[in-house]
Amino acid sequence: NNQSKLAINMSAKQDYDCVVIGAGVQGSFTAYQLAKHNKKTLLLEQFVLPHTRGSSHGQTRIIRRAYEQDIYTQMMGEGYQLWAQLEKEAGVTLYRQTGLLVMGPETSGDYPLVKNTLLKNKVPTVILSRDNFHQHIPNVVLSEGHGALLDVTGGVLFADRALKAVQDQFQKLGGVIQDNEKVTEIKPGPVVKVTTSGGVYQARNVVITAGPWTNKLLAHTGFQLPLETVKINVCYWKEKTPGTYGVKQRFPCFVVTGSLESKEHIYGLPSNEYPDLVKICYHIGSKTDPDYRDLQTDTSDIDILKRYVSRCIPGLVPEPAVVESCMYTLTPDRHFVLDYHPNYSNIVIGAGFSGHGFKFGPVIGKLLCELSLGEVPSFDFSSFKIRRFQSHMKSAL
Ligand SMILES: Cc1cc2nc3c(=O)[nH]c(=O)nc-3n(C[C@H](O)[C@H](O)[C@H](O)COP(=O)(O)OP(=O)(O)OC[C@H]3O[C@@H](n4cnc5c(N)ncnc54)[C@H](O)[C@@H]3O)c2cc1C
Ligand SMILES: O=C(O)[C@@H]1CCCCN1
Repeated sequence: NNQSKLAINMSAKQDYDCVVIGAGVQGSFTAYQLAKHNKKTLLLEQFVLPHTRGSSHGQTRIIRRAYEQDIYTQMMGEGYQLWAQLEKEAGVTLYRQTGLLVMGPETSGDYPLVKNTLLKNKVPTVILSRDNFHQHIPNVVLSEGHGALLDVTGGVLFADRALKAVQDQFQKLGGVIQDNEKVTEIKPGPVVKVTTSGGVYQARNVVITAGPWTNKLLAHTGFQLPLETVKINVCYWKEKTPGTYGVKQRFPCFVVTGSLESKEHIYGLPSNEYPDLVKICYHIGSKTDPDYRDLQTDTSDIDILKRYVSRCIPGLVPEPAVVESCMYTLTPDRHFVLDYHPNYSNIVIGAGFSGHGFKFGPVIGKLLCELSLGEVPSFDFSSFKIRRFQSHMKSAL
């Protein structure tokens, strides 16, 4: 009798309206939104939280409205509001406005597209001329033929702090986080059975937000997306004179856009997290398996960065002082995947954030929640649907 009571308790404890797999930025915001909608929600994470083995760790990320495509600029309109809402609810500062400096070949590649999107969407923008560039941005050399502008709304998001804030809010709303529990099996059906290293859970709805591990999880459902995981060397460069490129000195975040001729794709954030160290990275990484990330030891990106730093950021020592690791999960077109599983409408997938998804966390969480609840999404997500990959897709079985 006692045993059957225990069994009933166990099964009651393990039934949820929704199970979200992966507690990175996207899963955490999705779970938070589901809990806000009074859904009994479980957020599963394979590692002990917080951890540094996925894509959402580290102290800072860029937030911006400067994009080549309208859709992202427009999504960030709501994005800023939702970040501010979380700041208010959690009583913490998550965003610091620094502006985002965009530099790149003036008439080719992404720079003219970004400029056009900002102006068209009436985002506060300052176009810098070659003559006044130095006055606004001392200690940076604008490359020959490059244009420069400031997306005034750009800035820094405090990433680790944001993750903790959203997970705390989720728990305050009654949500359950089980970390150190790796999902080892997903059995689709009207009620989905999710098996982990720690137990078995059942839910009417599942959301998969597993970052670089997405295809490993989707394999349990007989489906694969065209995703590639790459490792990024996160490099920090020492200021020759402390404070030259500091967040307190209002040095902006910056992006160097590429073109067919110049493949620079470099970005940076002002010194902030580590005293006197400026984060500057290369946007293109080398293929890796997320379970063996540290075995990827390609450092050709660091050579490109060294050359760039010595040429264009003369106030930094052109040798990284700290190198950390992070991963991108790339789609072929670098746009996100936000959609239903093609074979199971009660499984929703959020993946392929292609190295630019953090700032959208609150918006993506809202959309994945809406999809999971079967509600009409609050923005047009047609650009993010899986069917655009028809020719790339293959069955996992
Ligand atoms: C170096 C770098 C710089 C970046 N800069 C910016 C930036 O400036 N601005 C910006 O907006 N974005 C930026 N990004 C991108 C952004 O950080 C990512 O798009 C975002 O963090 C992706 O979040 P995610 O939740 O999809 O993935 P993740 O954070 O990887 O989360 C997935 C989670 O799922 C868990 N998981 C996987 N498999 C299982 C399983 N079987 N069972 C249980 N749990 C599982 C993982 O452990 C992980 O915690 C950057 C990324 C990197 C790497
Ligand atoms: O998402 C971002 O804003 C940055 C831009 C530069 C590359 C890394 N991601």
